[in-house]
Amino acid sequence: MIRFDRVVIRQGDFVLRADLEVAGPGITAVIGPSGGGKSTLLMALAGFVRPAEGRILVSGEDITRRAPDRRPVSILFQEHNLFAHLDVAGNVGLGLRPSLRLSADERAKVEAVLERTGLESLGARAVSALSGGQRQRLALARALLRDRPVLLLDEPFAALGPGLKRDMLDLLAEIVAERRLTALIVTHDPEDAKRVATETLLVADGVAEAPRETGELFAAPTPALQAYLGDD
Ligand SMILES: Nc1ncnc2c1ncn2[C@@H]1O[C@H](COP(=O)(O)OP(=O)(O)OP(=O)(O)O)[C@@H](O)[C@H]1O
Repeated sequence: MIRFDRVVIRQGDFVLRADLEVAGPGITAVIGPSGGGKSTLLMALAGFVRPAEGRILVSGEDITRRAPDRRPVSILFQEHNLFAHLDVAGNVGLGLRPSLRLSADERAKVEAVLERTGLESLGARAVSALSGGQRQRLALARALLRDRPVLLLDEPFAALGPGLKRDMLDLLAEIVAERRLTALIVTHDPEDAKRVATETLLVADGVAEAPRETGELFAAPTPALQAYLGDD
């Protein structure tokens, strides 16, 4: 459902090439060395970086020139821009309406995603009084509220301890399956890919490779993947 059609992205001296398809729905892990271009690939899909060449299609539709907020995409970053002066429900509601004057229907949507992410009892809690894991869940709740078919996650759980990270990955996998989302998750940990990603794609040496089934990829790594895993 996501297609990078002979895409070339330039950022200063850096060039990234992508000619690949992510079938979806499901989770695809994006791995590769630091500075290889993983974030750049996601930013191009989200519309914050404009390719110099090629086209990006989602469900057959060319979105290459579409503004970020009109793309079928929601994003979750590691630094997730929560608003400290708003409570939990306010931070989620902001995703629907910046004025926060929500209709009854919109309020119900906010409550539904808070419940789905296990934050239903914390709606009135200040963001500053949340734990790291609760903040991550809040950021996930806000991304889900946008209800777009493509979910992009750029190292979302890197700062969490191993147990909490596993919980978040499992929650993500459940939600992606329920909503039949196509999720791309950037991670530095091959174990994350093995845990939740049906497919994995490697971004290295200025090339985003086509995704492969995760188990197969790690069982028979390409030279580029071997180099990455060896360096790690
Ligand atoms: N605005 C910019 N102008 C020029 N070069 C940039 C810009 N943004 C990123 N780059 C360069 O593009 C390359 C790819 O960066 P990117 O952030 O996509 O890598 P990454 O694989 O996500 O790395 P990391 O794992 O360290 O987050 C890097 O060499 C980076 O320095």
